[in-house]
Amino acid sequence: MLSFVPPRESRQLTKPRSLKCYKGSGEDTQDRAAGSVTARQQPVKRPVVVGSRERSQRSAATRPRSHGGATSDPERPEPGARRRVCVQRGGAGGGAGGGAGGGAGGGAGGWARGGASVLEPRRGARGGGAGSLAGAPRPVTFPRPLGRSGRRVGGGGRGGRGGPAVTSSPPPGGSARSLARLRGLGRRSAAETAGRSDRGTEAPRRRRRSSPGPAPARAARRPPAWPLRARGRARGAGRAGQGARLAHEAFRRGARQGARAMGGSLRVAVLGAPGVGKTAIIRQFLFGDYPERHRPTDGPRLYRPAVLLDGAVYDLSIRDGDGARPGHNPGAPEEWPDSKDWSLQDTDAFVLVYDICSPDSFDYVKALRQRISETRPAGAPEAPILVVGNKRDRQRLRFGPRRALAALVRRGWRCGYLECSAKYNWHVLRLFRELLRCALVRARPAHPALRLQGALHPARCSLM
Ligand SMILES: Nc1nc2c(ncn2[C@@H]2O[C@H](COP(=O)(O)OP(=O)(O)OP(=O)(O)O)[C@@H](O)[C@H]2O)c(=O)[nH]1
Repeated sequence: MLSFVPPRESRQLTKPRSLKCYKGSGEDTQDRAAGSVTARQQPVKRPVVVGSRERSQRSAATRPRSHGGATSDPERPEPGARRRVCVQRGGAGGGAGGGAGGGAGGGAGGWARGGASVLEPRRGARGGGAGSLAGAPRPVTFPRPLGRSGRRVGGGGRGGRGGPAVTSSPPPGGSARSLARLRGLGRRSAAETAGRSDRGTEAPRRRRRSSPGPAPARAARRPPAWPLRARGRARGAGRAGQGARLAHEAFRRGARQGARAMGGSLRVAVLGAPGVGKTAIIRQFLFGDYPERHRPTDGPRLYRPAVLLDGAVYDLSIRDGDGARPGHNPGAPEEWPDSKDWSLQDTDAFVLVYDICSPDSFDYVKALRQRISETRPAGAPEAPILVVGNKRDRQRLRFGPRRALAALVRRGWRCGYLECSAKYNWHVLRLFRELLRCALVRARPAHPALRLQGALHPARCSLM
């Protein structure tokens, strides 16, 4: 396909196309707030043609560079190229990495696609400070990448919310791997792309996702996207004490019936001292909300969601055990007023929560665990116990090193160990997923060899 390439003078007439992109983009407001000249008032100097598929498949040697505020050869569009006007608001000086306003981002800014064909600086991106916003809009070429299917990798509209912003040039803070995630092109191609276009730019540091902090709060607003998903409230959860057997029967039934079969019911008790965050964990898991204020749970509460785990739906009963009063015996029958319906012995899996800043809450968990193992009837299937250190976001105030606590719990108590932050929804989903998997594995009749192994290690917990 051939495309019309207007001569240099006539290309300036494409200004109205570029102006379209500013409608409702919110960037004007930013400009006005900064007291600078709005982009709308600035003339678009050089509209350019964004490369098409053929263009993006050219070799790296001939490929124009498309970052650092430099236009990438807008003069020579490829045959078949679609005309696409992109406006960059990099540094005021343009040219070399955004010049005065570019900052660490090298003027490339954080490019998020705000409309169908227009790239706009991502809000809050590095290199997009007031200086850069004050600069006149400058057209650049951003060949959009191709997906494996040959279609353009795109999306990320709606101002970049609800998913990673699709960038057409390497994000300033992006490493090759993060670029691969964004583009879906695989590590190699992304590395190539990054190597090609990141040259000469300094990659700013990115927040690591492996620790809780303000960033995971973003995730808290999103619905969980893992295999295990809360599916609202379910009806009956089966009879007391039959959870493990039902789970096994349902598992076999599910294998025959295919995915999304009813997996059975499981009873999970979330226990711990008052104020450690039991309710917060449950509510974060089920509803994605978080109680800022501590309202003591008066009496045990029961939640009955249905969850999808490994292709089967399970009726889950989650018991939010109220924290015992001071001086109470943890796990004592008084804490289970409706024990005729569901007692400690009938529970299929336990989550024992403590506050990583409170040594007392850890002692409480220790006593609880002791009580559980004492009250477990002989011959009953062993219920997995997961000890959870909550409030990980308050890491600096913790009373003991994580490694020591984890080693004690795993080796000494033979329980699983995990730390989470209900506040930031960090590891909450993982907590339930691992726990349920472990409970289901235990409910399954083991292979004779494994049974022998279990006999040799009766208290072994394979969780974590
Ligand atoms: N910083 C921080 N605070 C948390 C976290 N989880 C819970 N909290 C706070 O801890 C307090 C107690 O939370 P709850 O979930 O009500 O605690 P609980 O264990 O259910 O308390 P009881 O119902 O009395 O047993 C609340 O003020 C929460 O905001 C967390 O992960 N981080």
